[in-house]
Amino acid sequence: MKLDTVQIRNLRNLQNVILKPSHSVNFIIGINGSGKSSILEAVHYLGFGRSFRTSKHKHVIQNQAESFTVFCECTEQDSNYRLGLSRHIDDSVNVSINGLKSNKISELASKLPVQIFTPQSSDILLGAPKLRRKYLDWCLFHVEHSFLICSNSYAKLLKHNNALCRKHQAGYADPQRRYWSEMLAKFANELTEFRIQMMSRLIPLITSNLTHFLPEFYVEISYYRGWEKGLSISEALEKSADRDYKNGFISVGPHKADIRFKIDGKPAHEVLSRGQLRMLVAALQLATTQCLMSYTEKTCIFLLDDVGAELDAAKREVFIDKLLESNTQLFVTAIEKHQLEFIDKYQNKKMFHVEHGQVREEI
Ligand SMILES: Nc1ncnc2c1ncn2[C@@H]1O[C@H](COP(=O)(O)OP(=O)(O)OP(=O)(O)O)[C@@H](O)[C@H]1O
Repeated sequence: MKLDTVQIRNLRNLQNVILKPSHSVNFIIGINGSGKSSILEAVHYLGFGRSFRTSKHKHVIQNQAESFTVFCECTEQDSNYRLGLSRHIDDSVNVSINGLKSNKISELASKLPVQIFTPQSSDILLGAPKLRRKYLDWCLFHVEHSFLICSNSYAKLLKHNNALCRKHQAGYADPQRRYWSEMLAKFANELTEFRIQMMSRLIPLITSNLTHFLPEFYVEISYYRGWEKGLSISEALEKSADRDYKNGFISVGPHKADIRFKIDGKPAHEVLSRGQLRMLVAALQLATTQCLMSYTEKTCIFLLDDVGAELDAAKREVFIDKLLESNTQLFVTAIEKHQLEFIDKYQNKKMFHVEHGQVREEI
């Protein structure tokens, strides 16, 4: 999907901004607090229904306003779409897709694959396994139509099984409990199958990207399913049943899965510098855009916030080059133009200057 027009109203310091971005690369320049990241935040809302900076939507609404709206016109293949989202001070949300109202953010998100890279993106490697599962599941959401149904079914069954664990009166051998455990195992297998298949697509892409981004290291990438090697999920559930009953929750399954990165047998985050970690994240995120391009008709919108932070000029350039090769529409923010001294070579770029929430396109 390529954005043709983006209109933002009452979002932080952006009162009424209209942007006609390039389908290729867009540079957004402005001093601290001018509103650059807020433009990315607006596009992020279209792709996720939420901010990448806060979970409190009302903090994003401009002071004294009742709601904010982000609207875009976009093109995929030869089809045009009009997509919009507004968030209100009472926390309600309105989504519109080609003029039809909906309250399903997933419908909007499925149209607009948005990826963001910020100075905080290294959290995917430093933070909890949940962040790495999210990374993988985002690709599956966009590539495999039936993935969302499978992952929602698993989540519901997990909740139900956890509730049964907490009800100590139903012992593990209880037929009702057995039935729900078998259902959980069925969806656990399906979900794991999806993820393993996606990992087998992503690993070669990530590894190839790393030859450009971190040529001095060999990073070993593996997927942990969420339960002991050599056991089926049913066996693992049975083995942990006594403990799970005591604790009141299911401790094995795809909700415990993780992606592991090792260098010389050590966790990658204990070996790499902060800048190198960011390059590993860059390789991961680039792989998702390449995966979308290879396995779907979709293309990504990529938001690169504060490109100068912790990436040297050569790395900035190679990252942008590679993203553009995967037919991504790119939005890059920087405080000063000199952080982007290599950009003259890009054809079809656009440059926007932001000052106090006003956006001016450089002609
Ligand atoms: N709810 C709000 N209403 C109005 N203005 C807001 C609101 N929330 C934040 N702001 C202001 O909007 C601006 C948003 O700045 P933003 O984070 O987009 O800046 P930036 O150009 O990315 O800066 P930096 O380079 O420092 O990251 C800031 O000046 C901030 O004080």
